[in-house]
Amino acid sequence: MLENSPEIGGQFETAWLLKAVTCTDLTTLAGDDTSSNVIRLCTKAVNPISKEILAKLHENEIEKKFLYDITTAAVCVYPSRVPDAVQHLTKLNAKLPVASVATGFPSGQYPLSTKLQEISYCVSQGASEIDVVIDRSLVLAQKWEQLYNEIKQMKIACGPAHMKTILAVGECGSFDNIYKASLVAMMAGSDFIKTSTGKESVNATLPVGLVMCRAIRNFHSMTGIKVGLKPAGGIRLCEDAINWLKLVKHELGSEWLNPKLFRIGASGLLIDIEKRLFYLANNRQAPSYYFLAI
Ligand SMILES: O=C[C@H](O)COP(=O)(O)O
Repeated sequence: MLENSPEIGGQFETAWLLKAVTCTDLTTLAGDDTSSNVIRLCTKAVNPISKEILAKLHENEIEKKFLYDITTAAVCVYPSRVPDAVQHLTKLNAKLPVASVATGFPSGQYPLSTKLQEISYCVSQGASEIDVVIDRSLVLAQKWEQLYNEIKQMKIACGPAHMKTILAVGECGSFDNIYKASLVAMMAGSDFIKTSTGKESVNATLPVGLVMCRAIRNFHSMTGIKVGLKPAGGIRLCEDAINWLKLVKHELGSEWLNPKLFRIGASGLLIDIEKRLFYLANNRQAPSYYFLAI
């Protein structure tokens, strides 16, 4: 059990890092995003590990099997960039979902009507996952019913698209508020709850992750419904990814450690994972066949 824990330097570190890659929503959310950098992002999402590292990992027959189809979980972009991502992924013949942020990202300080129009636009352009952001003023004023109604309408606007609800925890005021906002978001039909936009001064932190995991666990035991967790914002190092995997495994169980129930939203994490995999592939101590079991 112990050796099956995600650890840097642990026996199965390679496997856990590969797991982190498959759970990553590879993200670009910059004011100067263009179709060119979205095309590059999609190409990277489909081929997240460089040929040089793959060649090394391919030396192990079991790794080879798992590496054949490895991609990130999704790409995540602004609404105006959704068509670029959809077209390029189609060209690459990749089944990767396109996630779009919406609802006045990152502040959420827009009328509900325009937020709903944004969602409809993203879905019409081919986004199959919508990362909506809540209006933090409703949390700070404890207007839980209004928050519920807004999220519920967003969920309806998403139609068949999966909805991840960003709480922007750094602006929610207290752990108590984060716990309540998590429950309200789940009650209103969110498929995932997500920590942050990446634009707040405090983004994904482990104490907040613990509160959100507890809310997910309690909601599951009350309703039988499994809601996913997406930490996002400032997750840049292998250590960060491993810590989140560890938290989710400990609090929610291995069942949650797959892209259907766990995502890491990150723009720069893959660079560090690739660096570390390069090191591990060249200084191999253990096979990563434990990927089978995690
Ligand atoms: O939703 C994803 C976040 O915006 C990514 O934040 P990051 O650029 O700090 O990784």
